[in-house]
Amino acid sequence: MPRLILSGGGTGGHVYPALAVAEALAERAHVVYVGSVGGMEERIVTQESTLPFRSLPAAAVRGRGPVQVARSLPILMRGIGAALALLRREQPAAILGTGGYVCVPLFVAAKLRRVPTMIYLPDVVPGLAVKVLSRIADVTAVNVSDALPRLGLYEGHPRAMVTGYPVRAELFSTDREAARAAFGIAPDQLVLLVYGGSRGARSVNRAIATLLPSLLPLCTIIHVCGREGDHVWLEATAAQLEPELRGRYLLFPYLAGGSAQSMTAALAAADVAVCRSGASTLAELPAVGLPAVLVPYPYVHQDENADYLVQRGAAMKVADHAMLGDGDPTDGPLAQAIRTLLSDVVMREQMAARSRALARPDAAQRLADALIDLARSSA
Ligand SMILES: CC(=O)N[C@H]1[C@@H](OP(=O)(O)OP(=O)(O)OC[C@H]2O[C@@H](n3ccc(=O)[nH]c3=O)[C@H](O)[C@@H]2O)O[C@H](CO)[C@@H](O)[C@@H]1O
Repeated sequence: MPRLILSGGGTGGHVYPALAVAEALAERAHVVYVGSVGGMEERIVTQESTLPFRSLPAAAVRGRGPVQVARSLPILMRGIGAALALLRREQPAAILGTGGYVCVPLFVAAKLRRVPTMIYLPDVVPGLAVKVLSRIADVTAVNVSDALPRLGLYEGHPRAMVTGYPVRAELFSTDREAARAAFGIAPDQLVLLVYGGSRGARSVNRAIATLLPSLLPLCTIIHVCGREGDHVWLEATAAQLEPELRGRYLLFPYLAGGSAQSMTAALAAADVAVCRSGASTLAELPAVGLPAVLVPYPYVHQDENADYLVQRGAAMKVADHAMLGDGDPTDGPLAQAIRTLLSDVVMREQMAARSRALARPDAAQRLADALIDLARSSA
């Protein structure tokens, strides 16, 4: 069995795709996960998988000015030194990176030791780290072909692959009724799932808090608010609701994999989602055919992810600054979009079907196969 390294970090969006590939590699390879010291990946990998976790120091290079680069250089050099030692110990036959700064020292060390590498880009628009890594890597795999020209590549290029986004296999098999039962939700209830990516989204949390009294008479809400402290004030807001409405509001800071109340179960239980448009939404919403109102995070390239789904009739989009509108928030763009989807079953079913058509259930397997091929090429 080949020894392989999977690596990605910083946010959940760089970790879960790697775990889906690890699942597809089961029994075919010995896999080790490499993340940064104290990063979000350490908690997710150690708590939600059985993969051995190894850490590296990784500098986030913010800005391109000479001062920022100079400040990051010593940490990068230390990271490369640690990565060289790690490669000597682990002797991997190939490496897959799913993004985040931790991949930079690892890929540089891999280049020096001639270990073949593959970088995976889940988003439509690449960030700085992926652009750099794509130049170092032997293979660049992307979720959607629209991303290739932004990396100076094209479909059919010998170093490029379009694979789709690897999601946990259970997303394609989770039973809706069982998922609802896990949250104590009756089969006939309409369910709205609200989440803001792996870290939560404060502006979405605030908007939903404002709309709770007008939305809860229409549906049960599963609200995953993130671990950044919003849970406390949202609990206090919910405590002011009438008891009947309070009972329909299910609030969680985070839904970890492996438990009955997981993100997978929440996605399977829902009729409509309100969420950011991180790369995972390009695949997780289609996997379960979940109609969504997307609210892109304004400071990264989430608009392009949202547009990909909106242009294909699989979602609606509301701008972050426009969620509540200028007048009565219960008549604002977000409330209107949610009400439309909750009340119009035909529109919901059409959107669900268009979303499902975008699913790529073989993505994890394709990446796993490509990584095994890459490992063989170095043998
Ligand atoms: C603010 C920011 O920079 N966001 C970026 C980050 O988002 P982020 O880390 O939020 O990434 P995604 O939205 O792509 O993925 C989040 C993942 O976390 C899972 N999940 C989330 C909440 C929870 O309680 N439990 C759980 O399991 C989701 O099911 C999903 O699999 O990385 C993505 C992938 O490069 C980018 O597209 C986003 O633009």
